Amino acid sequence: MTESTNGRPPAAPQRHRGAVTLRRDALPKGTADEKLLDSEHRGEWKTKDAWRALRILSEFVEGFDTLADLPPAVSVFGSARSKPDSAECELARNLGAALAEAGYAVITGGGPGVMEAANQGATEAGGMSVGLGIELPFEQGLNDWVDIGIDFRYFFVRKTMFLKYAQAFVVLPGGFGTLDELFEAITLVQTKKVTRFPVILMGVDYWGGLLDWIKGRMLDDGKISPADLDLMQVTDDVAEAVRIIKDAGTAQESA
Ligand SMILES: C/C(=C\CNc1ncnc2c1ncn2[C@@H]1O[C@H](COP(=O)(O)O)[C@@H](O)[C@H]1O)CO
Repeated sequence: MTESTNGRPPAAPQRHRGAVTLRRDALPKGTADEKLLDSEHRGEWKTKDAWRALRILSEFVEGFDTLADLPPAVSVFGSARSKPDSAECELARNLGAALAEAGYAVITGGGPGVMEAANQGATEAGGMSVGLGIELPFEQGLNDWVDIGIDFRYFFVRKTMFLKYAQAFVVLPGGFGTLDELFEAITLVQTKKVTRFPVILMGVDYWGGLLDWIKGRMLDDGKISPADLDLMQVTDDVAEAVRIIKDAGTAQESA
């Protein structure tokens, strides 16, 4: 039983799944991604995965339908844990604003930290601010600077949207989630699944060690080609990042 406070139930943790809101005893034990991927749920695979495929399809439909009319857009990635007063959040706000002023919508993961800062910069500059959230084991909700928000259950559906509706990726300092997004993008450019797609790293100092390892070890070992080093560009200069994105767009138009 749930006790009431002044005739209202006490605040309860909640989770959103598409149009559905779940609270209290109705809170699910895991996430949709976990049920699909974790072998602990193998027992359900025979009975439930065929239905899951329809849910996955409906997420694609929702994403395609909502995002098809976006203006040219740039996806911005970075740590969910950065504090609002950190250098990377300051950079993300400036970047969001500069992209909006250049006419680009800004797409982020819709979460806190660098994502929120980029959304804030874009919204404050009068641009379109998009958040593609993901269901997590704890309720989080989209940050308040998001104008168009979609909450995805499936990581891989969401990742398709980041790429399909953006002309470029800008990657600020972050952890595993950010690295995953970075390396997926450069793999897709390397294998020519997407063309003329700038991938810009911002935070020269932060990314320095990784880039040194890529040059000193990956390249030396022959795991990548010298030309692959050009798949990423590194700068701390917001204006330069925007120029790289614009130039790639111009080249695409005249191709
Ligand atoms: C850790 C906390 C909240 C996590 N919330 C997220 N919401 C939306 N998107 C997220 C979240 N966490 C990771 N992502 C995605 O990965 C990138 C950041 O991951 P990192 O490991 O923090 O670098 C980001 O670009 C998102 O797309 C509680 O504060």
